[in-house]
Amino acid sequence: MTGLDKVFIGKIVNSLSGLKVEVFERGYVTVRGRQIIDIGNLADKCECLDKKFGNVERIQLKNSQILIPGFVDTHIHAPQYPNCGLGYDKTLLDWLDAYTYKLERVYRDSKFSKDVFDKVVKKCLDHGTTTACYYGPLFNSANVILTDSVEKYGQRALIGKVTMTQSPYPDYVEGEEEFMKNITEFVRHVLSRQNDLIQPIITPRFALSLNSSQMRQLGDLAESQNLHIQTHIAENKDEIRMVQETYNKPYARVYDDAKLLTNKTVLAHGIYLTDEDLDLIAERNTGISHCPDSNTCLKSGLCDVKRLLERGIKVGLGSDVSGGPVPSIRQAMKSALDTSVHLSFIKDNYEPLTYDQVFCLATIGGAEVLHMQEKIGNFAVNKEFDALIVDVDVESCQVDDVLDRTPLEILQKFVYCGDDRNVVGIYVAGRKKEIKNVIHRQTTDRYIVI
Ligand SMILES: O=c1[nH]c(=O)c2nc[nH]c2[nH]1
Ligand SMILES: [Zn+2]
Repeated sequence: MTGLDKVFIGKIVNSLSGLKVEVFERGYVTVRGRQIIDIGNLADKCECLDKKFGNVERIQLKNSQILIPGFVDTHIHAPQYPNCGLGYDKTLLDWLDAYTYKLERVYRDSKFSKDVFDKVVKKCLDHGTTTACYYGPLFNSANVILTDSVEKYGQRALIGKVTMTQSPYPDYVEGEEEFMKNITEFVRHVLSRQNDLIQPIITPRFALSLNSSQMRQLGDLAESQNLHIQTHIAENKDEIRMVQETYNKPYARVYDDAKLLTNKTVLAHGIYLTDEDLDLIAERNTGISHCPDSNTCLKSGLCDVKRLLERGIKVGLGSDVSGGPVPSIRQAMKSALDTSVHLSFIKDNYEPLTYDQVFCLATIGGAEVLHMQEKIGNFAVNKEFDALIVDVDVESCQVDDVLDRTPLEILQKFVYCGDDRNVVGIYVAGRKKEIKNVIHRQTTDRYIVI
């Protein structure tokens, strides 16, 4: 092993594809530069660490800590961050008109853009999102500022300048002649940075923001450069009715006819997809971003994730700020569990999602949805080390425990009782992010209940 290696030793919870979780009570992950080179369990308590790891830098976790893969937020609107918590007395289409477009128009102002984007990227990382799939605003200049913020804080991200030629605000749309020029330039800009943590993503807002020929031009651009794509689908009943009236075909077909359904496409929401839509989405190997907070706040509905999973569709979690109130995938895990429990009240013989399943959706599931599963999403040899250290024994946090806990118990407490204060270590591509003040406390006495 080289001097650049480091090894994390302690309790580890890992996610595997197939919604399975792997637990290491006395585990280790060895990292060289950006990459994971080994993962396993120490043989026994007496195993000599000096002999096993030599003089490699050792990061020994406390008993109250676990090491987990970094979270993937598959759907977040960076420019909507100042609106978190606002307007949830409205439903989607009224909320877009009254709150969302009105705010997003302001990103012509570069100082405002920088202030907001620095805040949202930092907060998102603080909550443990090592990879984010951002919707940006309309204006190229503001998207460049968003890209600056992501680069400054070292987050892994897909950045999508939103494309829309229709909205109720005449000063918040692009013209027929300019929308392709704008997106082509932005894609070129992001690629020219040659930062392999950051990629552009083609972002038609939704089927009511563009016509079919414009969506097809975006589909052609994505195809010609093998780009990622994101959009919204089947979120709200009024939206679905309008899409049907406008296009007179199934919602997924509208996108597929524009070449927008690929294995690198993320569809946000998908609450009301029909069986026919799901067949097409599964055939294209397109992923769905489940956004349970936003689905509740905007009263859109209950998304049945198990129905999607049973059809073999890739599913990840999205905070959907500001349809959702916090840029937190921990919160999305809790809300995904809540939604699933609510579904079990109204569906016969419905088994709600488990902790293990939502943890997988938050990590490896998100990576699959973003088509990054070869690089990130869990701890596996040769993948990049994106990771979090979660601690349930930090000063003034909601988890105030006195018992000795297993790795899975720590994870469960974090999901239900934790917040960003419990995320005490954040690593992207092997590098520690020094972005937050963690107030550690003297380790409290731990008791064991038998
Ligand atoms: O939750 C949502 N947020 C948005 O900004 C949006 N735009 C179209 N459809 C949308 N749904
Ligand atoms: Zn959204």
